[in-house]
Amino acid sequence: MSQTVIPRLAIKGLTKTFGGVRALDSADLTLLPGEVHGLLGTNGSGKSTLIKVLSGFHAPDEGTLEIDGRPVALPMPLGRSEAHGLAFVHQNLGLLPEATALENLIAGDHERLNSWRINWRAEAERARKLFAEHHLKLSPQQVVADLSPVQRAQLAIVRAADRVQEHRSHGVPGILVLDEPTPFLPQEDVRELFAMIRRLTARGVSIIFVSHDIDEVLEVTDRSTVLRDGKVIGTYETAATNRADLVEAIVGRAVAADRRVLALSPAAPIAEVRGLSGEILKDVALSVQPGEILGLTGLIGAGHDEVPMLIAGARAASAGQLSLNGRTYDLNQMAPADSIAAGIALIPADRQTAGIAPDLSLTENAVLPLLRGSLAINHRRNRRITADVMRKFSVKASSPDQPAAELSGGNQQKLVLGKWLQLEPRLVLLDEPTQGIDVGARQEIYDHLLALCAAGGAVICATSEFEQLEIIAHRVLVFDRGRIKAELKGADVTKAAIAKACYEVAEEHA
Ligand SMILES: Nc1ncnc2c1ncn2[C@@H]1O[C@H](COP(=O)(O)OP(=O)(O)OP(=O)(O)O)[C@@H](O)[C@H]1O
Repeated sequence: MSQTVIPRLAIKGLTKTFGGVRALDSADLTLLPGEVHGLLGTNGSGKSTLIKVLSGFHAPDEGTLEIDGRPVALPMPLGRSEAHGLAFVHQNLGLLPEATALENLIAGDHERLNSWRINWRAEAERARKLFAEHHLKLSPQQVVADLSPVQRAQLAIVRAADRVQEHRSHGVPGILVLDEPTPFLPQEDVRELFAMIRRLTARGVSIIFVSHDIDEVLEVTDRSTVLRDGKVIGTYETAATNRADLVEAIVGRAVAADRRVLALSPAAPIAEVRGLSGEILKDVALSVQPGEILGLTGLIGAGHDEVPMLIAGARAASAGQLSLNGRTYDLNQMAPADSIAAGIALIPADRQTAGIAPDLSLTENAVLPLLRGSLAINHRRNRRITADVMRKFSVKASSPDQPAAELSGGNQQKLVLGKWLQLEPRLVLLDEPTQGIDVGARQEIYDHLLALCAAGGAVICATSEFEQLEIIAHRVLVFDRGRIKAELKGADVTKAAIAKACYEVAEEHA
């Protein structure tokens, strides 16, 4: 790095405490012009806190910020960050699903909304040019709910980039903060998104990229800063580092990503599903035996992610039967309470709306599945249960009374897993279980699943993360348009083979 380069953004000595928790501890970060800078760290290491200081959501206790060599006063007043050329794309993208791409572009754009009248025709023309400039194949009139997931992510990024275009800030390109923009996106779509990111950086835009996906970080970033317990462990040039070194910096120890499946001898199934149909699924049959981890995967819209919801009765199937422990259940009648009573646990993908009760404390969340109609509160028992869940699942929080909403995203996910797995279910249904979970904690989750299988339980895991399946799955079913199109077993369960099966089935329809 040349000594004369003025960083786009320089954070020095940033400290932020919440009660007794030091979320950021004298953290420094320097973002260079036109670079993609990874922001990495375990769950609860302080990434979101740093970003929220930049957006003005949190006031730091200490620390300074410079943008283009000029000091910027902290706390950043809410809504001011845009004027400093900063724009944010959060994981939920912040788009209005029922509105058009054009309406989304304009919503929240104070410069436009403050003019006395919106000239929709001119705005549509401007949007068309903007989309073309960013290679985004989209009409301004398309409704967001009808867009593919990658188009939505691209629209959110283009909107953010547009807000901080050169002419709007100080005549310099903007700074984009992308907070885990790629979960659930299949590889091909991630590539498309990365191409967009590279076109932006070629124009001088600087990007902070928050991610738990080390392969993606190695592919798209120029440098990365690793946080642990709020402290900066180091800043690494991507070209001079590798996966193992980054993982070690993040977790503090080496983490192997080797296949870890348990030996399995032939046995009768523990659960059998027949004739399962849902919104996408059509007449699917599958079974899983005790001790087995069965992976379900496919591209977006393939239907694999419907399976856990339908088996657990979280959504009604249009048809289908489940046989479990010698009993048969009609899946179009199955209610969540029936499936819990049958020894099934569902860990849904959408933890914010389906996994945790955000306003309840960690303790209340942990004991919820154990209530079973009893209203008597046994505080001592509840404290013990919560302490167990927190210890076994490494849930990091300042106290068991902390509202679940205040936990970091990954810690919320660990809480959801802990609260259900403590019931020692016979069949665990998972949908994207490691979303937002750091590389170290992933291994701990695998340990829990393997222990459950060793005790005779079984796991059905729907995910678009092929690597996770390579590590833990005995068998993988690849879905396409609601049907099972391929099955991979044993040594054939590799990341490459799963990707090949997914894209081959998709190409058959192209
Ligand atoms: N509003 C809050 N009140 C209390 N504690 C908080 C609050 N926000 C964050 N924390 C705590 O600060 C620490 C850092 O959390 P932060 O959300 O920054 O982590 P993160 O690195 O983004 O994690 P993840 O990868 O899980 O999203 C955690 O211990 C978290 O519980």
